[in-house]
Amino acid sequence: MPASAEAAGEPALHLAGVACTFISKDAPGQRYTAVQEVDLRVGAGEFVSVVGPTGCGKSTLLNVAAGLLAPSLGRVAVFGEPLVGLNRRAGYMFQAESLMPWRTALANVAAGLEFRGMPARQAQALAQEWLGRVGLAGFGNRYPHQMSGGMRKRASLAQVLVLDPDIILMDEPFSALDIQTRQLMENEVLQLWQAKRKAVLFITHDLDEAIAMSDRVVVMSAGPASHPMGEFVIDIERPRDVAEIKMTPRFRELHAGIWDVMRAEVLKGYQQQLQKTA
Ligand SMILES: Nc1ncnc2c1ncn2[C@@H]1O[C@H](COP(=O)(O)OP(=O)(O)OP(=O)(O)O)[C@@H](O)[C@H]1O
Repeated sequence: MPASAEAAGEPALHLAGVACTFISKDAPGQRYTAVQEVDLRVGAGEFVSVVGPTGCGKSTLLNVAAGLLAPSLGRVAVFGEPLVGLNRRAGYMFQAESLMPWRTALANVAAGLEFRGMPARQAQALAQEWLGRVGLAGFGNRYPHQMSGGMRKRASLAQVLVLDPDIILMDEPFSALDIQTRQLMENEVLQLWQAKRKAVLFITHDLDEAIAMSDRVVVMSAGPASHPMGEFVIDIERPRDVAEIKMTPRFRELHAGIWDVMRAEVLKGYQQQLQKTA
């Protein structure tokens, strides 16, 4: 991080007055404003989750933060600098598989470093170190089809973290995993995050997951023109065990408070989905 941005206390990521309008998928020729008047900050070292009804624009916001989508209105700043093109300070982990099937786990993790010009031997040593950190030390020679879903997620995580991004963008990274594997992965992400304290913007459908992982949870309204309608500080101490903290009174209290704000929006979002499919 540039010392000046750090000194000035600039957020790692700041979406200011962002709106995204698309050509409607449902009514060709018409426009659909997915998000509007979104102001979202993620501080350096802060873990922020965005939750909201299906289709409210969570992935759209992540794409804007990644620089994959330019907003129709508003600004994006990264450590105080306007974002132009791809966000090179950020690493992304999406729902979909990101591993190249023709490369081994080690070669997949090393790929990003090699693309950046690191000599192969050095890249592989660093990749091996990261495979170890995500619990895949002995699996570097496996191809993606030879690994379980959980192992592939671990390799994807190593693929992102090996590049040492200042900002990590995650879009429902564990939604395809069974609940036990998911909890293991969530705890591992928290341990890795605790050690390095990067800024994280985490998108999830799952309110339990959002509360368990985050410093702050932002609730989006149902679309169109979705926007943040509530923001909750998660004042549960760290380190956390995601399974254990769900039993605590404070977790349940926070959950009840956030769900109170979310419930009506989730119902609206669900009704909209039903109308689309009718
Ligand atoms: N490129 C696009 N063209 C047209 N419409 C789009 C485009 N991208 C997103 N949308 C629309 O914008 C809205 C928000 O989509 P987005 O995927 O961001 O929502 P989401 O909250 O991530 O959804 P989910 O929770 O179901 O994953 C949806 O109605 C979607 O159909």
